[in-house]
Formats: sequence, structure tokens, C-alpha cells
Amino acid sequence: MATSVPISDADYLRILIHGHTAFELLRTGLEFDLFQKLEDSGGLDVTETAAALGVEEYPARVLLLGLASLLLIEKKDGKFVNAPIVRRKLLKDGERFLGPLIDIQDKIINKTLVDFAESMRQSTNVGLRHLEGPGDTLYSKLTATPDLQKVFYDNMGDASNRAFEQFLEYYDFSGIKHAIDIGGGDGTNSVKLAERYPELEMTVFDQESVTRLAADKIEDPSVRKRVHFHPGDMLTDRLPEGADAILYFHIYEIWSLERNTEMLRKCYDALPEGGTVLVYNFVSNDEGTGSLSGGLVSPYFLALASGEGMTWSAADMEKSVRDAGFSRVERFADLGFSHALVVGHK
Ligand SMILES: C[S@@+](CC[C@H](N)C(=O)[O-])C[C@H]1O[C@@H](n2cnc3c(N)ncnc32)[C@H](O)[C@@H]1O
Repeated sequence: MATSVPISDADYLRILIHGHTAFELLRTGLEFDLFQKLEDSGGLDVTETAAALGVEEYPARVLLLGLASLLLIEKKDGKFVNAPIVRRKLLKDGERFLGPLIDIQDKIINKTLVDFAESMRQSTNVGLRHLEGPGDTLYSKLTATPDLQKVFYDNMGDASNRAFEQFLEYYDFSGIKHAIDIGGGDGTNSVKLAERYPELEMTVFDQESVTRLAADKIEDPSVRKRVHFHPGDMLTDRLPEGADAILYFHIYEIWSLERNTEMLRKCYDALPEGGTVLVYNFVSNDEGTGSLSGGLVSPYFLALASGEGMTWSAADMEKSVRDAGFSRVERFADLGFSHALVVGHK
């Protein structure tokens, strides 16, 4: 259950200004497994913390002071213990462990966002210069660095998992025979759909090195038979034929509105009469004032991922689907996790 922390507007601003330090305090606490050690022991003082972390008392005291000032730990009967939010989100067996998100911020995003202002001036992803590899998007660069690619997909899988569970409960797929999952990533979503619908065929369309990653993961032989992989470039290659539905999940946020409309037109052309496109994405509100997570993730798309995307709104998604030619369009907004689903019927 969510709890709130008392914080003045001056302290809120202070955390933003010292954001880098606040992030490093939190990440270092995780690196030293401090939160788990506090939990397992029922609380530690400075001397015990130093021994548990294998460091001297002075640095242990710096870390404990910082984390306590950020209200992530608190002192009870002379010992430091975890605050409720740490138990929920910073312990591996907590309600929702945020380790993969902290990892991608640390290893991929933070060092590139120093180029946010320059990316604004040039209206492109200048931050990409910090990464090795081919191409002009984060996705193609990651193909050259498997360790970073894993960090990316660990977070992507984790983030889309919960949003996908919600989609599965919400949308009935039983009328669909074969769906293409454009930018289907490591295949997590396609596999789950194939498990839920035993007749359904799925085709994951993604970059070659990514589809390889996905193919390796399927264990169930019936699912393995029905989940196909089609390596290709969604921007330049033709879509595979023969499907009656196309999933466009967490792809809309990557590209510009114009490019999305163009790609959805390609989906329209690849579908038979009566076919369906499903655009499912994290969205901002139509006023452009939130959510907080939408506001915080959008600079990543400008400065790094593609140089042209952001957390667009459900209204933007609906307009693109209509402009692509779909005659009947349904919008399901206000879903959980700030997601919206727009369904276009040909
Ligand atoms: C944000 S992830 C979305 C993954 C998945 N659809 C989900 O909802 O979890 C974007 C995916 O698009 C793929 N992608 C990006 N650019 C691509 C391109 N030009 N051609 C094919 N796939 C691409 C990436 O490899 C990545 O797997």
C-alpha cells in the first residue's frame, strides 16, 4: 500500500538539484546489498553496518546519513532499518523490485542525458555518442554490446510484464488466428499470448540479434511451434504477410508522430480486410501535464533512444491510427500503469 513522505517544496527542489548524489546513494546501497542486510538482521548500527558491508565506519556513516536524510532508512532503538518504500521496491522479493530500472539508468541512460540540452538544440539524439555500435538509434547500437543489451531487455521485460498482464485481462484475443508482434523484443509478450491461446500463431518481428535472444528462451514445445521469428528492420523492410492482427506495443513512444502514422499505414497495407492493429503504449495525459513517469522518461527518447519519440498521448495514438486509414477505431484510455490501447479495424 502506498504511503507518503513529508517533504517541503524547498527539500523537493533540493533533491532535484542533488539528484545525481541522491541516485548514487540509492544505487550504492543496492550495490552493497545494504537494504537486504538491514532487513535480514532486523536493524544495524554504524559499527555493525561497516562490518556487514566490509568497509570502514567513516564511509558506512556517510552512506547511512545520506540514505536516512532521503527517508529510505530510519533509526529505531539505535539501529537503522528500512522504510516501507524500500521493503516494497528495493528488496529483491519485495512487491515490485526496481533493480532493473536502476540498472538501466546507471549503465545506459544517466551518462547520455548530459546531452539533453544539446539534443534539444539539434532536435536529435546527441547522447548516442556515448555508446559504441552501429546505426543511429539506441536499439541498433545495443546489438554491438550484448551486456548492455541484456541490461536493456531485463528492464524492458520487467516494465512491460505488468502492463502486459493488464492487457491480457482486458482484451479478448480469441478471434485472432495469427498476430505479428512488431518490435516484439525478447518475445515475452508473444510467448504469453501463445500460452493463453493454444491455437494462436505469433510472429515476432525485430532486429536479428534480438530475435535470436527470444528464440532461445522458449521451453514449452507447443509454444515453440507456434511462436515464429522474423528478423528485419521495421523502418525499411516489408512486414511478413498472412497475419490477421498486428501488435504495436511500446513502439509508438519510440518514433515521431509522422513516422508512426507511416508505419501504421504499412500495417494497414499488410492486413486483410477485417484485420486489426493494436497500439498499446505508456501515454501522457492529453493536456501534456503528466504523468510524472511520462515526463521523466520522455527526455530519454529525445537524447538517446531515437531522437524523435516521447510519451505521446492517447489522442495522438488515435489520430495516427485514423490517419493510417483504419476506418473503425476504438480508444481505451485510463488503463493502469498510465497505458492506453487504441484498436484500429480495417
Ligand atoms: C521498447 S522495445 C518494445 C518491446 C516489446 N514490444 C514490449 O512491448 O515489451 C522496442 C523494440 O523495438 C525494436 N526495434 C527498434 N528499432 C527497430 C527496427 N528498426 N527494426 C526492428 N525492430 C526494432 C527493438 O529491438 C526493441 O525490441
